[in-house]
Amino acid sequence: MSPVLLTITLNPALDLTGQLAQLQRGAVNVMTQGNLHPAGKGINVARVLKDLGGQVQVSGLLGADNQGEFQQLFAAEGLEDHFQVVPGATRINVKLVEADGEVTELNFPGIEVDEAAIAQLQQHLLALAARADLLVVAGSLPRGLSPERGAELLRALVAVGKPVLFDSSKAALTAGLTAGPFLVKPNEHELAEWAGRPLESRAALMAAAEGLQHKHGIQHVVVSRGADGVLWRAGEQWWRAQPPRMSVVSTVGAGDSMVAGLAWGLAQGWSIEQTLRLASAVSALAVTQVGVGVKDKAVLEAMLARIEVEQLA
Ligand SMILES: Nc1ncnc2c1ncn2[C@@H]1O[C@H](COP(=O)(O)OP(=O)(O)OP(=O)(O)O)[C@@H](O)[C@H]1O
Ligand SMILES: O=P(O)(O)OC[C@@]1(O)O[C@H](CO)[C@@H](O)[C@@H]1O
Repeated sequence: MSPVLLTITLNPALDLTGQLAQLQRGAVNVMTQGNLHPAGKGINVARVLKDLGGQVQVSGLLGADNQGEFQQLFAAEGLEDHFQVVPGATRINVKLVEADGEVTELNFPGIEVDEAAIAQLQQHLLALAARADLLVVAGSLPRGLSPERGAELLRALVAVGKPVLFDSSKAALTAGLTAGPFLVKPNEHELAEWAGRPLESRAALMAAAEGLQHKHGIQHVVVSRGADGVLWRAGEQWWRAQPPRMSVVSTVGAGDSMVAGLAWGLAQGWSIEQTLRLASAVSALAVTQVGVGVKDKAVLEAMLARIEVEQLA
């Protein structure tokens, strides 16, 4: 039986991705291509998990005014919809991709919730978590949900006893870490922000990740480094993976694809090596497209063979 995977997106987004030669600040910029699709970190993770073969439930908060676009995606992709609908519209996030691969992201604040909605969501999520095998909590928090309240919600989910994978940033990340999730995936900049100092070498990143692990009792700390691959502190071990050089269309969603690969491998009880290879392969493929997903298994197989994975001494 395939494990039941629950992804939670508290602040989803419609991603409006535009491509252009070079962004000119303060000028009229004419896009060469555009794409609008339902997204947000946990939803992106869910799409990849579904393509990998999972039984996937999606939950979190959705604005009533534009929920239809999300529901169409969930139906089309076979994602079990457990979102709680709240008044207002889910935000639109703008991603401007230049010809050299540089991405400028304009992420908006999104829906606003009150404590009654948060308390109702918490009960709903606890019931879903009890029936799931693994949880992914990913992305920022909507207005009205403070980092401290977000951490309280995460703590309640961790207490259910299922592995919780957590991916967030800024104050929501710092507060969420205190809940002691099973795995966190900061990118190198998020880790440096948490550490409060620049982390300019592999040794510095490793020291900070170990500091984070010990401070919060977190078993797995996965530090993603864009084209430079990933460092994974797994218990007392260190692993590293390097993807091949890719031709980049958009890097948006690469981190989410990595989280999906990690979730899939861990839910299947795979080794660190096998899990890391898959997570690196799906994330490397993510940069070759707008949006996420692994529709072509042959392409994934070929990419798996091109990922360098090693355990560090
Ligand atoms: N240019 C690239 N070439 C190959 N692989 C890449 C590239 N960029 C990202 N990846 C893969 O994706 C993983 C996650 O990327 P990154 O560290 O940028 O995550 P992130 O900042 O969380 O991403 P996101 O933009 O989705 O928030 C990397 O560890 C790597 O495996
Ligand atoms: O504001 P958050 O929740 O941190 O990030 C939201 C977001 O940038 O994350 C995804 C890519 O990782 C996008 O689909 C989405 O727009």
